[in-house]
Amino acid sequence: MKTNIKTGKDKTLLELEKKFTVIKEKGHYLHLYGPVYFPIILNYKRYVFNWYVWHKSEYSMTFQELLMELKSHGAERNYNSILTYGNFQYSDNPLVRIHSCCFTGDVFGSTRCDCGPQLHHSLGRIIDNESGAVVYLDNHEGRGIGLFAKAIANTLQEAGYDTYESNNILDFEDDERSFDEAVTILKHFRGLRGISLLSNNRDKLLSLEKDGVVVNGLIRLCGFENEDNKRYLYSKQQRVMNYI
Ligand SMILES: Nc1nc2c(ncn2[C@@H]2O[C@H](COP(=O)(O)OP(=O)(O)OP(=O)(O)O)[C@@H](O)[C@H]2O)c(=O)[nH]1
Repeated sequence: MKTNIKTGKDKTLLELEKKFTVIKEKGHYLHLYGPVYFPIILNYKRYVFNWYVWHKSEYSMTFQELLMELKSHGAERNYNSILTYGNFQYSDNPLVRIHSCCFTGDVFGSTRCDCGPQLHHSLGRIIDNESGAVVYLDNHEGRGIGLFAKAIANTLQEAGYDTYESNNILDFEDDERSFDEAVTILKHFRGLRGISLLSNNRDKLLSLEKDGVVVNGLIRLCGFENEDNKRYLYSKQQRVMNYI
């Protein structure tokens, strides 16, 4: 039997709708769906996470309205995710990695940056800690300049410019990212219960704290230097004031 998205009367849809939440924050709405059972393989072992995905919009939608929007424009949009592990909501000090999308490093294993190893190392740390989450921000690609501009920026780096100068030549700021959505999601799950952040970037911690996320500590993610990313990491240390 075909499900009826328009009326939402179908039993299957009503079941799915139980996983749907609308979060209002600062004049926009995050439409959150999950948990979705999410097994991964890390270092040859299998672990089970919970995956949630969200869609940001200026207006609030019902589940049925969202499904219709997905049907017409779903593949064109960016969606961000949170992968939670253990009792993320209530455990004492979960580890959190807020990871900006890096298609080249995370998916293809590019060694131009340290993003891929940071992501996999974070998953391992979270598993060892028995609780935590990776917030994966798909709309942060290339520190917020997008994949196409990042490809051009990479070419500029071949010509001798550093990662920030390359952004600036293309008329972007050094860093175009906003952490607002990560803040909303972390507050949704954790409220005022603290987390520890896996990052070398103290500015990230400050962005979270400024908007009310309680951060108990910053845990460095280093040791991923190689021949290809040496200059990229050096530029970050020089240019990001709060890089630790
Ligand atoms: N514009 C640009 N972005 C890059 C480049 N290499 C990696 N990125 C992006 O940089 C972002 C990661 O930011 P980083 O500055 O490496 O690290 P961070 O998130 O500020 O700090 P950490 O938490 O310590 O990783 C991802 O979105 C990557 O896609 C590059 O050469 N140019």
